[in-house]
Amino acid sequence: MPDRDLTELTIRRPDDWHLHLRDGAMLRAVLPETTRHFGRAIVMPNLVPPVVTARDATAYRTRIMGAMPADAQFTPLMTLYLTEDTDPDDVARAHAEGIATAVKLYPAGATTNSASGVRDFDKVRPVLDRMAEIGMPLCVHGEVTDSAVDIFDREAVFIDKVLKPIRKKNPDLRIIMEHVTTEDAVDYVRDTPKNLAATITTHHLIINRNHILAGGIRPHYYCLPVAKREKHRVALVQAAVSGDVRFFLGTDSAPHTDARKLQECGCAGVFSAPNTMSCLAEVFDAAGKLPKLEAFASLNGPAFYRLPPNADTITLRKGDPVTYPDHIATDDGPVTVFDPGFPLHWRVVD
Ligand SMILES: NC(=O)N[C@@H](CC(=O)O)C(=O)O
Ligand SMILES: [Zn+2]
Ligand SMILES: [Zn+2]
Repeated sequence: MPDRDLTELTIRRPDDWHLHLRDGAMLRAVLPETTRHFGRAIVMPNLVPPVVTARDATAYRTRIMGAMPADAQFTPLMTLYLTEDTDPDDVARAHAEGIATAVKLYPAGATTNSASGVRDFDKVRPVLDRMAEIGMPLCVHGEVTDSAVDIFDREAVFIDKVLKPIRKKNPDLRIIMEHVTTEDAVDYVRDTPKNLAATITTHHLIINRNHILAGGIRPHYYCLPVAKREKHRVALVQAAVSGDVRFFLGTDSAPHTDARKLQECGCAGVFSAPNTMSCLAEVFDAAGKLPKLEAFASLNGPAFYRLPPNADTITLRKGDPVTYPDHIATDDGPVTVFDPGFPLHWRVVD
């Protein structure tokens, strides 16, 4: 029987295996929201221009360290943005020297700032081969970009048309399918015993497509991959709370100013860094699976990335509803915080 009376939970400090920190004023504003609870994060490289080379990653890491709150004990894990011109030697050097932890594959045009992504997957074959050789993981935005494919089907089609062929040609390549949103992806990852894992976001455990579209359009819930129907959300929750080592947290916290979200063509991204741990505890508690939160948020990710879990812990306590700001201020304008749509009773205590 799950322990429904649990009101306190101590877990290893969590990590975020998929995070957008941006740059400049936005970086300074959002970084403390992640360093407050998280030990490490895989930092996405989709800046403009993107973080492509070892040299770019070193410079970006320096800017992140320069924005770090004074008391933070946080390690950014850098990624390189895979382009058709990426040099395998540069990638291998970045990995060997600890500059980059993973490489990120964006199909060209799939999401925010992905114009420099890959069109012809054969062109990046030498990079992928080298990564398999050295054991460097590939993070994948798993959606096809073909305008003829319905946006709600783009993840499932990606699995068949792109991911399976890549895995067939290169079974030794270690791949993380980022921000999975479908039962299809959950099943595929679950049925694959080796070299494949998936991250799941906080918001995809909570919203389905009705939250975006029913009773009015809610731009702050619009992200990519777009949230799917309820049965898919349920499959994601089951995967997350299962303890299966192949599923772990990647918040995909992706801040955009309200001005950029609330326009005629609003951009994709949900900003969940400030309240993610409270949201997750609520989801795991509702499922009667609180003890599995540690595997999802703190253990499975490091295991796949072949890193030790964080040495210290955080404690969550259940009580009166938590208050959190509905937006944070940045020098570029306000950024709205993810609204789970229900009260949060779990808070991280010191
Ligand atoms: N998830 C999103 O909706 N947006 C991300 C890009 C991404 O992770 O695909 C962003 O950079 O804003
Ligand atoms: Zn993505
Ligand atoms: Zn992302």
